[in-house]
Amino acid sequence: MSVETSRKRYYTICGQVSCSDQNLSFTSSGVAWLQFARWQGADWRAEGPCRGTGAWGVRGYSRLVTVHREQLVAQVKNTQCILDNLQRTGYCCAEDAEIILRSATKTDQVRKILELVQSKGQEASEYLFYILHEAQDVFIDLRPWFSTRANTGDQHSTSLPAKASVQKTPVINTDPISKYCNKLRRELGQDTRFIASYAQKEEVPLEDMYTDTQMELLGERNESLGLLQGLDELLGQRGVFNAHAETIFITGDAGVGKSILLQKLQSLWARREPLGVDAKFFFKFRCRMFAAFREACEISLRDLLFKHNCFPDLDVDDEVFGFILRHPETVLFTFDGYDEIQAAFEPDSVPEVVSPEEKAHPLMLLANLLSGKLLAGSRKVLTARTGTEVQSRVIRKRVALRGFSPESLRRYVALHFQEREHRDLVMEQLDANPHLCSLCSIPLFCWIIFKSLKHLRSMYEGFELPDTCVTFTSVFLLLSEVFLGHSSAPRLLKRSPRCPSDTFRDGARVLGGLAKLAQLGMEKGVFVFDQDQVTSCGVTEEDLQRGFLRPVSHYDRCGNPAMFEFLHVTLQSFLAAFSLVLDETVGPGGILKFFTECEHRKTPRFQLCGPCLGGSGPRGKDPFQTNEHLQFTNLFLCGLLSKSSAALLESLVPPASLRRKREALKSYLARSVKAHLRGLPRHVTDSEGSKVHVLPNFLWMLRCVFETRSDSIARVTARGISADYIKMSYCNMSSADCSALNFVLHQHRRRLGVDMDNNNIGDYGVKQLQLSLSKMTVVRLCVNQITDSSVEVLAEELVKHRVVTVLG
Ligand SMILES: Nc1ncnc2c1ncn2[C@@H]1O[C@H](COP(=O)(O)OP(=O)(O)OP(=O)(O)O)[C@@H](O)[C@H]1O
Repeated sequence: MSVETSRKRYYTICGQVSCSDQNLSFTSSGVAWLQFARWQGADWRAEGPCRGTGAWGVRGYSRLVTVHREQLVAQVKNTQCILDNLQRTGYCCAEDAEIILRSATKTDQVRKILELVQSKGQEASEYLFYILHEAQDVFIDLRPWFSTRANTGDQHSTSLPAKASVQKTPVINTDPISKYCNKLRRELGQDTRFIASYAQKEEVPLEDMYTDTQMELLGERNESLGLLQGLDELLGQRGVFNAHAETIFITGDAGVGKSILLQKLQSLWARREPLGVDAKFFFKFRCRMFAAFREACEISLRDLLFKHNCFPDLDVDDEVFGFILRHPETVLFTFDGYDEIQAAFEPDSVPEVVSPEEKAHPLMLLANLLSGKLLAGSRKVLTARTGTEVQSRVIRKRVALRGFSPESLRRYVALHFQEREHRDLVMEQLDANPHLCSLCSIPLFCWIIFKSLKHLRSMYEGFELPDTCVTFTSVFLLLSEVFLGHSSAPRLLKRSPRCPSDTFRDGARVLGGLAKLAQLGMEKGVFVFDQDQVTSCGVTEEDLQRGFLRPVSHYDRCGNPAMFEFLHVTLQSFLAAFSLVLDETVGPGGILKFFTECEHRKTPRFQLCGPCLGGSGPRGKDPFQTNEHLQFTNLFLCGLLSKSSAALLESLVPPASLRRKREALKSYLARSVKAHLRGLPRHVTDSEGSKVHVLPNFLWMLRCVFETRSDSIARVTARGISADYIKMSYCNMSSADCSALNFVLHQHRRRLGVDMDNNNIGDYGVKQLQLSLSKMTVVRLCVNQITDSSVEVLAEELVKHRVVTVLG
């Protein structure tokens, strides 16, 4: 029913309405109030309002107080808001309020309030109901009662005198819960205004740069259910496969935008924009915080929410926490980066924390929150890198982030390059280079590339991105060059020509310090550093301004000193690899420490969490097993020790040392690639010959080989794929991985079938595979975000070579 219709109907029913149309402002809650008022008005024989005279006896609203006294006493939890409003409107005085508040229990206070309003008359009683109705957030327990009354009201409605005087006196919400919600919104609004990973000096508002990324809905068995159309669908019902579970699980590769997506959700909530769910409280956490506590540390749920998130001011009666416990469904949590603490979870022997008062290690609280054992009914959104396992029974629905679509990438280019001339130039370069587009479909890499391009173009005449293959390492080298080139005095003249070796040599001390810090962190699994750790690595106050590190807010509100983290974990991985190359005390064997660490199962730090979580299964002795920050370090090591980085590195490290380290890496890679490929499951079929089914970590191997840019290692790898058919479905292969596959297949002598179903190859990936299509007898590319433009590429190539017998 529209507001206008209900307003008319109200006038028809209540013939005696005395106020004018203009005097009443009808909100939707106002209409609900009228329905309620109409219901109760059946018994109201009004003779004229008289504020505070007590002339109404026990009829109408006064009678309602008597009849529903028990319910009101039980369900009204906040007395301060009622007294504040009664006092403001003159229905009670300060002394009345003081006497009422002196009663020891809340229920006694409510009883006294009921007596007071009854003694003041009909209008005071009506105003009491008006407060209870209008301050919906405060008296949430009464909502069902109000709606029942309003519904039954249709049958009983008779005449109701206008009580415009009551409605004209607005209700002011003074309760601690609403104040806390406002504080939460305010803080979250402030925290989410800028994109967090930008250096302090160049904060960019989220709203200026946020660009939609592709969100793919996955089923229980990770099968694709199509793309989500918007953020409101993320928290909605679509794709829920386990209605009993409460956690929405979002996965995605490093830098694909998981944290930014959560930041966008938080920012929408802070601005009261629709989210697809009704959440009164929003608590955001980063998972790494939970592992940062000492092993013996124990805290309660209350501390977790209030001390480590947002503190409720002036809540003497602990109403906020009480409300949260009574209405967990009004709470939304986001936990970002579960992959960073996964190693700390041991699937077995986990004590349960079901009491909100019980103290436990924060990791244990997290596990119990996610599984719904603690604060059952609350909603949770958990993010993690692709490949992180969480048992299906705690997952409500699954979403995989797939990065920028080609259209989003265009929008992002336009946001970065406001000048048309620059924009067109960048688009031209992207259109000509599908591998660059693949890297740019990952927002983090896109940001680094665009930032470096902008900066270096402002410094050097005619700077262009390299035409030849851009690797992950070259992207991070560009970023480091930009940061190391940051100087306090702006350059007036463009320096020409550009010489990266000079920039790195000038910045060798800074780089050395930061690289050491990164490596120490990597060795201990530490991503957040205190001032002492930073200083002990020789990183000065001035170095902190360069952009590699940023201060971490929010970790500690108890006056503890500032903490720092690297701009992104992948940057820490890159610098850790740099440290292994730079440090002459690390011998050729020593550079392999993270490869070997990946080979061995890590002992969890805490043997306490997650009967519900974990589920990653036993880890073998494969150096390409998932452990992403270490995998990235290995990948960057391959890139830094590649021939293409030699010229730059030789300005920092003695060439002989570099050569020894390169040889050690190459022989290790050749050995372990062979072992890895030998260990893959294979079987022989009549139709397709011998078939090998690769595992997702096969991609890490391909990426490392690609990063070395070494033909000899690519040859060893190609020889190792001795099968006729290679099955790479469900490996989370991205478009950038197609360049790596291409690099290896280039060295493959024989033809083979390649099944790449159910990955994230996209149109950019297909373009990169173009060169290898002449070697493929079977090409399977189902469920890969491929559009008609790829079909054209495929058709052209297949007609040209005529070797494909099966196209999926
Ligand atoms: N939707 C987006 N719009 C614009 N920029 C984005 C978007 N998503 C990510 N970015 C850029 O990429 C950077 C990295 O994103 P983010 O930290 O969210 O990645 P992530 O998936 O959480 O990575 P990780 O798994 O490594 O923590 C951001 O700091 C931002 O610059």
